[in-house]
Amino acid sequence: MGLQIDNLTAGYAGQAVVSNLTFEVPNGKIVALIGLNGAGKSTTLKQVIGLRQPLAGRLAINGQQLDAQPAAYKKALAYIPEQPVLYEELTLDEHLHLVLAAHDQDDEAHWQKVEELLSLFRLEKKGHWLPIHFSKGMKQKVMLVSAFALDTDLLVIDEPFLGLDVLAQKHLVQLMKEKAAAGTAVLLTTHLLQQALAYVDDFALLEGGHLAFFGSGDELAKSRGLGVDDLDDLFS
Ligand SMILES: Nc1ncnc2c1ncn2[C@@H]1O[C@H](COP(=O)(O)OP(=O)(O)OP(=O)(O)O)[C@@H](O)[C@H]1O
Repeated sequence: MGLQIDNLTAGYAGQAVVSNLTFEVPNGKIVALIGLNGAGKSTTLKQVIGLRQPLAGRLAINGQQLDAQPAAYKKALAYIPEQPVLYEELTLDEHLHLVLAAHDQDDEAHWQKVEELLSLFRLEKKGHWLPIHFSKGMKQKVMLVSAFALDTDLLVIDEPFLGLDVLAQKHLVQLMKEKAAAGTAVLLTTHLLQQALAYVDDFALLEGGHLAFFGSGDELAKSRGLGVDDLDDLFS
């Protein structure tokens, strides 16, 4: 099952930005939501994480409907925003404990996972630091650590590679693949189409607020008369 987006219409002040969006992110699959600036990718993600009320349509994670079971739905997902959000007055360790606790996962096994991820991103000695001491990339890594330490049915990532160094980008691709292999549904937005071919199962293309294409990178390239090595030319 995974994430089901069913006839979703969403926007601002009653005005639709995306209309009648229907697609699925099955368990164990990675789907990239793509489109030009302003196409409605972030708007769609804000709906998927339950931050805003849809104008119409339904969302469900493994059968749990957002409108019927909002608390259970939100606990079933982890979200990495485009701009890191940290509590200014909490140390890194306190922040991570809080995120785990919000998902009822603040236990030894999950803390061990946190420590592995901190070490992977070279943050293992920074547990007592406050956000003011972190660079932008380090803040983004904190977001990655907290989301990847959680066990959730769905992982949602807005522009995952922004601000990350090359090594961290490599680790992130590996982590996404591992999450999917463990059965998590992964939905992300990206502008880096060629790079996405290496880890994405399907692309959902938004054009003018509508789903213009859903399928593999090969199919997407073919549908636009491109070679698969020319996917970055999709919007040129
Ligand atoms: N808070 C808001 N209030 C009103 N309109 C908004 C708001 N946020 C986004 N929009 C509008 O909704 C449309 C879709 O924006 P959205 O941020 O979802 O696009 P996007 O595909 O994520 O773009 P980008 O690639 O630039 O991140 C745009 O026309 C934008 O101006």
